[in-house]
Amino acid sequence: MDYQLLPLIGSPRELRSLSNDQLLQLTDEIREALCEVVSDRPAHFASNLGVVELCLALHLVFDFSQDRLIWDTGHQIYPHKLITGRFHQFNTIRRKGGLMGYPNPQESDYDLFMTGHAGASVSTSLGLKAGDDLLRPEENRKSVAVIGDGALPSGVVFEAFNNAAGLKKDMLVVLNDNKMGICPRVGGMATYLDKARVAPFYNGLKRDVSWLLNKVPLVGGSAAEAIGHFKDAVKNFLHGGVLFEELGFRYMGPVDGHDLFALRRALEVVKEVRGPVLLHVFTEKGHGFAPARENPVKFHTPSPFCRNSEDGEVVFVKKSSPPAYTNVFSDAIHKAMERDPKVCVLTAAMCEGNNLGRIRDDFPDRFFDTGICEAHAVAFAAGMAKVGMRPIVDIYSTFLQRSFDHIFQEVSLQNLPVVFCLDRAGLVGADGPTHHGAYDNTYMRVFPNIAVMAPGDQSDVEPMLQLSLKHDGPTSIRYPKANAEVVHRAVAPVEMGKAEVYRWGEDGTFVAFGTMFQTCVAAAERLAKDGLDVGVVNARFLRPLDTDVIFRAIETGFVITVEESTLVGGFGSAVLEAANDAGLPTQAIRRLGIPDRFIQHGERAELLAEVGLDVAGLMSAAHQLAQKKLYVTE
Ligand SMILES: Cc1ncc(C[n+]2csc(CCOP(=O)(O)OP(=O)(O)O)c2C)c(N)n1
Ligand SMILES: CC(=O)[C@@H](O)[C@H](O)COP(=O)(O)O
Ligand SMILES: [Mg+2]
Repeated sequence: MDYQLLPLIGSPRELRSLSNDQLLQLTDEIREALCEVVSDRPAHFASNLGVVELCLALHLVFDFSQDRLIWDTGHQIYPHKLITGRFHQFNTIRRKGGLMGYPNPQESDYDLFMTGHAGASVSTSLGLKAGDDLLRPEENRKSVAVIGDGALPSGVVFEAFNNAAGLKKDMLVVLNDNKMGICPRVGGMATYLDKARVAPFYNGLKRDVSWLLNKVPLVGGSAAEAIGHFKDAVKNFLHGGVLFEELGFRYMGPVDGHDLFALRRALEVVKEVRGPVLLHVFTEKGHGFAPARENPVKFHTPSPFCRNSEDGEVVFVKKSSPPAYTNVFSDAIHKAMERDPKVCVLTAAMCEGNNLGRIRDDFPDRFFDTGICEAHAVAFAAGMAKVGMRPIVDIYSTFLQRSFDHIFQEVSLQNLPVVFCLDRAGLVGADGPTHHGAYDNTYMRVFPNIAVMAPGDQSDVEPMLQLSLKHDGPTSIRYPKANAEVVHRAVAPVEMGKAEVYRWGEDGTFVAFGTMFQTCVAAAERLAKDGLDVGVVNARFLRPLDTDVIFRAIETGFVITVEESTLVGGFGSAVLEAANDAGLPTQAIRRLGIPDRFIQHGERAELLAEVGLDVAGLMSAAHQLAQKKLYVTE
């Protein structure tokens, strides 16, 4: 496309010199820029299409070089990037070294926090406001959080509402209500917001801004009409904001989120209001691109596609590959649910990502979507386990971090048989540091009672899940965002706390925890050609650790532990601790894993190579250790 306006928008201030027609043209150019990028690589799409007008309206009304803006989660940040000086780099988004797919303060002062996890926006906005009021009260900086209806039910949001109402801070929460999370939203809040859809416009601000109301016509007509609607709403007690008003917020809405000028007027009104305000905006996920509007689930993060200019259809560019671990797990869970009516599965709004659609349809009574409420999901699973169910919490490693204390208190301390299936454990690729599942080896191994496992390959998955579902206590199984490969061998049975010896070598041993097993086997094969005989162990368990096998490995010369997780306190650390506790020498033990820094975004393979978790990295570590001959058996 020949972009006429976008290249000229170096900062949001320049929006103010555009005519209304030009602003509308800009919405088209932004949507075209989104289509171009997303047709070329997987990226967040439908959510971004839906906030184009909202983004422009916010930047027209506020000055976010001074005022504060937080986009909850951050996956809908692309239009904001395009108008805050990043249009010319936009085609690098989600590529290594390029723009991040989430807010990134290193890219722009307009991005305040690097985020990617849902739910913290109201808290951070409130904190920004409270801090600004203390440090620079004369500037009266505004604070705005934009939160989606999917993120809204996160518990922390209500903690922030409660706090904001108590503090009576001037802050604005914009509720971007598109009836969707990644999948259609669920739960009581979803029902409540559905009701608000049929409620009339309500302006809970009229006490403060009646003068402004008389000047600024609001959505759907004049101030008089709005007040008329208000009376009706009160009469029927039906307006969509009762809940928020009861919580201590002023409520205004709903406003059509694709009517740029109505949005601008509404924001001009709420900008002047004292105390916490919620502006309810209706948007459409995928707005402006028919295939995404019709199927926002598929177009949340679509695979690369071509646009067929003749009929407007899209054609996905597909690559054939072995099944992803996600699919192998969802099949194994499905089988377990067929076998045992006590097995149930929980997801925190990631039905699509965890590929649980078939389970949801086949076992609707035993499928629980909690919404984006990971902490609740874990405590909820504990309750089910307590009364005899066998709950599986199917969750991304990075999002389970939200539940840390519930893993401790409700699960581990009670020794309840909850199974955690930790998807996306390891480097996830283009989502980057907010989403890498880099910490679960560390945070799962600290609590007593939990058996911490990782399949070496696809063959380990089903037996590991079966073992977990029979185990009398909590278990966790981690697996990466990767194709599920098979390491050809006579697979040893999966037994609690037992490693599988793939083969012993004369010079040293790779001990892999998880799917790095395959990389270790490949590296050992290549090392053999260099004259080094390195064995491979598929550890399978981090806790309990198979010390018999590990200590035997130490005797082979050197041990290289390999894990796709942080080196801080992970599998390698467990091996070092065990060896040291047993009085064994540790100087010939090397740990490979994710270094103690945040890994940026890029292709998964690029990132694995960057941190030395590829065949070349493993070989280099083995050669170094072999040369040093650090371990002397006599
Ligand atoms: C803590 C956490 N859990 C899960 C996710 C995965 N996730 C990303 S976007 C999303 C849906 C968000 O819905 P909503 O806030 O309504 O935004 P929309 O995509 O509809 O614009 C989910 C579940 C996440 N980013 N953070
Ligand atoms: C914004 C967000 O958190 C999700 O959309 C995430 O990007 C999904 O990751 P996958 O693409 O790995 O399912
Ligand atoms: Mg939504």
